[in-house]
Amino acid sequence: MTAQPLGGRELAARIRARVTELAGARRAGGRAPRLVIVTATDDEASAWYVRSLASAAGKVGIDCDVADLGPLATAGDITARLTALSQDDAVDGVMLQTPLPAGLALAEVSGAIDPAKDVDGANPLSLGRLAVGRPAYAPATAAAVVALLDEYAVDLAGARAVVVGRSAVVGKPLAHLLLDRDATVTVCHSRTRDLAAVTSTADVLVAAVGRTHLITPEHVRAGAVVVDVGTNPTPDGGLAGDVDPAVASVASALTPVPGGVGPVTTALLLQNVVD
Ligand SMILES: NC(=O)C1=CN([C@@H]2O[C@H](COP(=O)(O)OP(=O)(O)OC[C@H]3O[C@@H](n4cnc5c(N)ncnc54)[C@H](OP(=O)(O)O)[C@@H]3O)[C@@H](O)[C@H]2O)C=CC1
Ligand SMILES: Nc1nc(=O)c2c([nH]1)NC[C@@H]1CN(c3ccc(C(=O)N[C@@H](CCC(=O)O)C(=O)O)cc3)C=[N+]21
Repeated sequence: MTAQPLGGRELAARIRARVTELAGARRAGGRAPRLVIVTATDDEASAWYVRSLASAAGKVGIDCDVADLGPLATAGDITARLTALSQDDAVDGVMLQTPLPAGLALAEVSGAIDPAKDVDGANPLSLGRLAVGRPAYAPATAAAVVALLDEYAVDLAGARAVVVGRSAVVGKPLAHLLLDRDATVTVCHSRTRDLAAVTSTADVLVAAVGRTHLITPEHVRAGAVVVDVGTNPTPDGGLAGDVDPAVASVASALTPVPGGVGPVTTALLLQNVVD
């Protein structure tokens, strides 16, 4: 078997086309939508995303600023900036990049993002609403995984879904989105015993770990649908997923990296800004 590639570029282009129209209408009506990305890390994957998001925003007609507070920023520095942006009437969307400076948890500072401007769903209030099935803005990556599965008509109702990774940005919110779609959800993490035994039960397996090629064929049930969220920089300047390409010989469908979840994430984040 060789897995069907579940590419995200076409879906992303369709979403961006809609966003471009909406942003154009707002611009014509007086002011273009404005996104501010706050970053406090020198993580490479994060820096790449910031540049790529800023460039994608420009192309769809969203004004975008980057507030780089540097990897030494304190919780106080970050909350002060998030609070100021939340109060600024010229700003529609505020996004805080992860990872944060060592020792700082997202939930410690993301409460300072006004839920009305919380375009990556990071505020504990936004996450709480997601957990009770009344989402405001869902984290773009988690939403992108479900959008991609919908795009390829993967049936989630009653399916056994296993998510590897429990971050507040991907794994946890995704577990809630999948539950809302009536999947039976298991979440794995670094303390999970016998990871392969758990992941092998999945009809739909999602890897959001940040470890190059952690998921090998022995982790995957024959015919499973596999979604690779990982975007790990390689020494040669490329990008590798969390899923070993050899999984394509076992899975029925697999998202590519690059060109899978990533482009959809960016498009949905921009959609949240115009919304
Ligand atoms: N394509 C896209 O749109 C996006 C891609 N990403 C990428 O996805 C990846 C994950 O991102 P993010 O969630 O922010 O990462 P985090 O580092 O915040 O979380 C990683 C999770 O993986 C778990 N984990 C680590 N090692 C193992 C292991 N050996 N076995 C099982 N679980 C493990 C951790 O467990 P524990 O909690 O126990 O530490 C943690 O829950 C990264 O590569 C990131 O760049 C992220 C966002 C968007
Ligand atoms: N609060 C927060 N939310 C995030 O969503 C978030 C974050 N912090 N921190 C950093 C990670 C990383 N991330 C990526 C998103 C898209 C691509 C993407 O579009 N990648 C292209 C790669 C293109 C290439 O380099 O060749 C692709 O997959 O096709 C990559 C990485 C979001 N993140």
